[in-house]
Amino acid sequence: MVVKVYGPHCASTKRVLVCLVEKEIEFEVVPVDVTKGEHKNPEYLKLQPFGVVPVIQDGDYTLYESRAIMRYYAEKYRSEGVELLGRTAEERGVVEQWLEVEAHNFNPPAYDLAVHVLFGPLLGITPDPKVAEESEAKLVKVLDVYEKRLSKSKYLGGDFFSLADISHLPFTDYIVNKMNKGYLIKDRKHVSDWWDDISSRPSWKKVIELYPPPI
Ligand SMILES: N[C@@H](CCC(=O)N[C@@H](CS(=O)(=O)O)C(=O)NCC(=O)O)C(=O)O
Repeated sequence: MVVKVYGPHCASTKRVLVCLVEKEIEFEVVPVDVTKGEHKNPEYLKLQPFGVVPVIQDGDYTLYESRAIMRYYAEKYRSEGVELLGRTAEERGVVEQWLEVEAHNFNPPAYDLAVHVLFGPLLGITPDPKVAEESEAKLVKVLDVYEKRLSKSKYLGGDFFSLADISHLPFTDYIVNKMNKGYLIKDRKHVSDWWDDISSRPSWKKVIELYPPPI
């Protein structure tokens, strides 16, 4: 059974798609046009009651929350494709730590910045420059911590590429390539080297080429 991934053009969905490509798992996509509110229609809400993308259907197994979906496939297909969870419990712990850091420290300001600089109007949200400014200030503090971590470790989880790195790809791409705020990444040497490394992976290049963002 080929897994169906809903909402491929959106940022959070790209975490899932990159994970599937790295694990060499076959998938098909189901477009969901968030600019037309397709993620809020009754049929979609039956799959994802919070009305956001992504959600996956793998036979009669349905799952939402991009990071949970990544963990599921990284675990289920551990012996296939690239190892994305670390090789020991200790390595797994550090990968999980940086997945949580991404979800709770990086993503909230990065998402708010994207909404108030880039795609808010597509979602019916009026951009607020003050929120954008506050979000950028929060990101500066977060990225200073990343700079210290990446001065000691090639990747966030350790000396290996992992889910923790994948999780950062979509919104860091927005920061660097869509919001004209690349200085947030490029002005930090180790963060910049890390970004250059992970964004040059064939899996990311394939996903961003096949499913460009709606803006
Ligand atoms: N925690 C969720 C967040 C999903 C999410 O916010 N998706 C956005 C798209 S994107 O910002 O990730 O590109 C969405 O559906 N937004 C539509 C809306 O908020 O109405 C996950 O990681 O899956």
